[in-house]
Amino acid sequence: MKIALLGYGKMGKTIEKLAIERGHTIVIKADVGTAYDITEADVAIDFSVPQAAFGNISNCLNNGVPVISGTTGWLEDYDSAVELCHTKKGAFIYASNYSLGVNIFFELNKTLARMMRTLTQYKVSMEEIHHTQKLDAPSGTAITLAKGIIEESNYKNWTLDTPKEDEIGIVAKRIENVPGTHEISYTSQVDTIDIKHTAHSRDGFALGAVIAAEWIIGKKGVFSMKDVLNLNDY
Ligand SMILES: NC(=O)C1=CN([C@@H]2O[C@H](COP(=O)(O)OP(=O)(O)OC[C@H]3O[C@@H](n4cnc5c(N)ncnc54)[C@H](OP(=O)(O)O)[C@@H]3O)[C@@H](O)[C@H]2O)C=CC1
Ligand SMILES: O=C(O)C1=N[C@H](C(=O)O)C[C@H](O)C1
Repeated sequence: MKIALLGYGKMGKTIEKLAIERGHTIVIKADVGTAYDITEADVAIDFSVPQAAFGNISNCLNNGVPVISGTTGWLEDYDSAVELCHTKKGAFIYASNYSLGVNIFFELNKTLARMMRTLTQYKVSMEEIHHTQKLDAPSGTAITLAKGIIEESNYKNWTLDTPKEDEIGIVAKRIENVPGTHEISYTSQVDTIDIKHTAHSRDGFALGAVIAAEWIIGKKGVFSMKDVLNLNDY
């Protein structure tokens, strides 16, 4: 498979290593200002920056190239990307987190939220920790986790400020070299229930993105990592 890497930073380079190990060829490595012809690729993998993601995705869809995006912080344009994908009969996946572990954690989070729904003595909170170069806060993963809780509970929103009664408070910490840690806590007066995912490196994110790129070839539509990993039955 010929892969275009749109964004050749920390993730782009990790994906390159794993993609080559799996027998693929990298035909485009694009950073800001790189000129390239996207039609040289069978599939594109975008891990760039929030202001570039929608342009990169649109370019792929307009040229019939399936696209996997892991860039976070651009979701105000997500619905437009979905519409463009349908109009162009293309193929597109966005996931805030491509690792198998986090996608299992997303399901665990929703199951726990469902169990806690009527237990109003518990208040939920979330903490995410990432490296100091991260541009967005809270992380895309934290936003997906918060949306999962909102789907299954009476919480209405998330906030980085002091939370109101119906809000999930998220604390975003930035610490040197942390690949990504997410913890959800339900605290009552007598105890606390914590669930936590800790990434030990970027390899899990990168492997998930390459698996998604392999999976999407020959498909048409907008998909998620639940489709790729076959987690729809949980
Ligand atoms: N979904 C997931 O599983 C994961 C998502 N992420 C997300 O992926 C994104 C990238 O993360 P990371 O690799 O750590 O970040 P980096 O800052 O290391 O890399 C981003 C790269 O994008 C490049 N870039 C800037 N503008 C463009 C453009 N117009 N087209 C193509 N590339 C461009 C930058 O180039 P330059 O330096 O020249 O500006 C840089 O090399 C972030 O949004 C992050 O949150 C990260 C890990 C996992
Ligand atoms: O920027 C990162 O590094 C990461 N970003 C993603 C996010 O915003 O959730 C995924 C992962 O946590 C690493």
